[in-house]
Amino acid sequence: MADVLIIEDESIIRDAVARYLERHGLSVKGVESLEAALAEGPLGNHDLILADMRLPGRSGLEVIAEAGATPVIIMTSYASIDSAVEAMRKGAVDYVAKPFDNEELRLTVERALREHALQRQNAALKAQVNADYPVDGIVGRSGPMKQVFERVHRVAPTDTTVLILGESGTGKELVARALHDRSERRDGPLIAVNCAAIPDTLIEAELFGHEKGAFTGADRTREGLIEAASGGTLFLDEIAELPPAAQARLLRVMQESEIRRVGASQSRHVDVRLIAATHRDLPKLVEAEAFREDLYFRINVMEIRLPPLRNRPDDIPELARFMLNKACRRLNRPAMTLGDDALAAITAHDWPGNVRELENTIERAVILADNDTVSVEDLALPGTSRDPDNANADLSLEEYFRAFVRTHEGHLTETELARRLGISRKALWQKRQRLGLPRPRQAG
Ligand SMILES: Nc1ncnc2c1ncn2[C@@H]1O[C@H](COP(=O)(O)OP(=O)(O)OP(=O)(O)O)[C@@H](O)[C@H]1O
Repeated sequence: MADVLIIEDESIIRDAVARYLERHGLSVKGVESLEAALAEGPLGNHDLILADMRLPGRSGLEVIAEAGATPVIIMTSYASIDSAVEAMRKGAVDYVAKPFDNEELRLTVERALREHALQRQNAALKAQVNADYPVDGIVGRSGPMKQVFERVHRVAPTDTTVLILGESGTGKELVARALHDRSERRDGPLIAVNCAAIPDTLIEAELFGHEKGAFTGADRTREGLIEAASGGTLFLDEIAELPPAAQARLLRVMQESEIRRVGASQSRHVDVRLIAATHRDLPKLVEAEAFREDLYFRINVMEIRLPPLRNRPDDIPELARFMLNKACRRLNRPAMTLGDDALAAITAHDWPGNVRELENTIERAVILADNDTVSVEDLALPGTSRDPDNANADLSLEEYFRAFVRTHEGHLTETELARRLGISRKALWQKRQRLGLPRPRQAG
């Protein structure tokens, strides 16, 4: 039974409210002042507090300050919106204006209790997830992952630029999100941009914004993604794919904390923390003059290296179970288990596409499985499938993709190529990574 504390100096109101709420199944205690309430113990011991805005010598606002996580509803005898607004600003969850309708009061109390219970449940779930996985839902207990978690803990609260390195699908974006969530900027936006997925011709306008008329088709002034991230974090995935002009602009933003939209004459102040990621060897690109050295030094302040799955086989069984639960939840299926043969095959497989590939394989297996145990056949892993035709079919699809891309990449844009293949630009880019078909770099 929820426990409600009423702090109200007018005994007639206090008793009437207490009796009414008790009749509706709540356990209620009434006191006449904040002092009397505190004499009984901390206010946080209660599930909800109903407090008068004007208490003897005190303000209801002091109750809010004492209540900690317990929700406070303010009762105000002047239906003056000012004091109610002030109370809400100070953290009251709601207010009721006296004289109030009993039914309305009850509904307000019940809603506040419900929301508080939900918040507590969420906090408990989050604590559970954090206890299971040291960093916000990132699975891994192997030595290399422990080092990653240690770095994340250390670096997240600072405002330092972070460079996340790792093969495709190793969890770079997940780490970027964890860094944001554990930083002072967590209430600000996190804007994630995959530089490889935006056509070169659009990337500057997308990132830096543009003025009306800056180029053909710019029919209005638009804020860019960097400005949208102001007050928060900008995650630039695949930063090595940024064309040279955008690299130069980004460097200026980082040096001066100022951004100039394409076509603008004035700069604007921006306050973003940059987290960058790439699967490429940046020093090599710097050597080949494909990536600016000064920008490399700017972004490489703190490095987090994500190990590929093949270097942490100990994590594979736990990751596989995690992905299985995730897929069942997403696909609305009752919980399933992994058969011993499936687990053995998963552990033995090489996973060139890392965790993303493991996740996709398991999701497909959940769809294909016809009972609640995923078998090795359901996984349809190349080389382990007991149906050789299946493996061949997969192979020929890949061969087709390879041939199509190689034949057309010279004369089609990436957007057009993706459209002709019936997939998104990001999917095309990911498939290129997986099959080792990097996009030819464009001149200039
Ligand atoms: N350690 C992990 N624990 C749980 N899930 C993970 C882990 N690593 C990756 N994942 C999941 O795998 C998928 C791919 O991860 P993510 O997008 O972060 O990889 P990435 O390195 O950014 O890939 P890319 O460079 O190809 O964009 C996501 O669904 C992510 O949630």
